[in-house]
Amino acid sequence: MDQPVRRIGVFTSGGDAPGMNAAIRSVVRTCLHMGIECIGVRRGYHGLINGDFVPLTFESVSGLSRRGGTMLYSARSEDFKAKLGQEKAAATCKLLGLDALVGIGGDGTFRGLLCLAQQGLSVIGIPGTIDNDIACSTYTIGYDTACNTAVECIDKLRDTMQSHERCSVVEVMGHHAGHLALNVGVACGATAVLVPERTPDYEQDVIEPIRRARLGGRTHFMVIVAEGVDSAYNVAQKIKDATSLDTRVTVLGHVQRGGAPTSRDRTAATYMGYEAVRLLAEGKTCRVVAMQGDAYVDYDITEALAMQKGLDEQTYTVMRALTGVQ
Ligand SMILES: Nc1ncnc2c1ncn2[C@@H]1O[C@H](COP(=O)(O)OP(=O)(O)OP(=O)(O)O)[C@@H](O)[C@H]1O
Ligand SMILES: O=P(O)(O)OC[C@H]1O[C@](O)(CO)[C@@H](O)[C@@H]1O
Ligand SMILES: [Mg+2]
Repeated sequence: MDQPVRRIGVFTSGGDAPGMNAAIRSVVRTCLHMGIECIGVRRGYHGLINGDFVPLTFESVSGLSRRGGTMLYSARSEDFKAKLGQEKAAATCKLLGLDALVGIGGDGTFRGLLCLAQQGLSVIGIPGTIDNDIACSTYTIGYDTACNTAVECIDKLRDTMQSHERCSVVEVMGHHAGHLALNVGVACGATAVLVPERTPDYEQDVIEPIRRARLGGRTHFMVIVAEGVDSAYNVAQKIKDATSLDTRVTVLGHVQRGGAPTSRDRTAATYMGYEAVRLLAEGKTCRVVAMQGDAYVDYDITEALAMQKGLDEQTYTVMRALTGVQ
């Protein structure tokens, strides 16, 4: 970018995630600190196409860090996937005089940013998704809060499963990834955990751990299923057929996307918002802000999207050891 950035747009897109508000606040305040004007685009790419915007001030983002959801609303826009939608979005940016855009979302949102870059805009992505499925980043905004919410719910389920000596099958989100399920399973001491990255062997991965736990004296069981593996109802039926246990299914669903962000999410969001504006101010474009360990780094969006993220092997090994799976 030859000209200094004077006015940028910020938006949230895809599934919302706790901490998105903190990221918006950070982008706005960093912009103002650097002498850049910041416009909020509402409803993700849908709002870009339709010119749905709100000017953001220092005061308008006050108190936002602790709030769940996203004050800019989020959306999934099919229209934007077509060239016409992208051209309309670029026209909105031209009309509003936006030099650059910061998009907070997941991999789909980053693919959208690349399309806008092809329309001549400067773009930066901030990873915000409870799925933690952005390969270039060890962490995505919202993941910690979602893990904590799921663990809290499962702890409550465990109480009633214990009283009634039942087997609970809990489906957690994560789209095609098992990070959330694996971490939650370890944290709540699950009997078994199923993740999409490993094709399940039901006998070895679920039925045998239940049998071993029963032989050890346990009379209630907790099985965690990532939504990307199988329906929790199918898994529960398999368990019932093999063991005759009284099973109950809980699909945690969108509760995992709500709630006030944890300290970790507020902090990550705040740093990432700052980094995004710093990159733009330095004339950079087509970058994703990312975390590697405790460090904040950035990657080219195309390279970032080509990277693959596997499960954390250490966590998977620990899970297998603690559930007794060989
Ligand atoms: N290949 C693509 N080209 C252009 N735009 C895209 C593409 N993929 C996704 N988008 C846009 O980005 C939006 C958000 O993408 P998506 O629904 O995949 O969520 P995400 O950003 O990956 O977040 P999450 O997975 O956490 O819900 C889509 O609704 C669409 O408007
Ligand atoms: O909000 P929607 O469109 O039902 O999407 C649900 C999906 O979004 C996520 O919550 C975030 O990507 C996934 O875990 C889940 O599969
Ligand atoms: Mg995604």
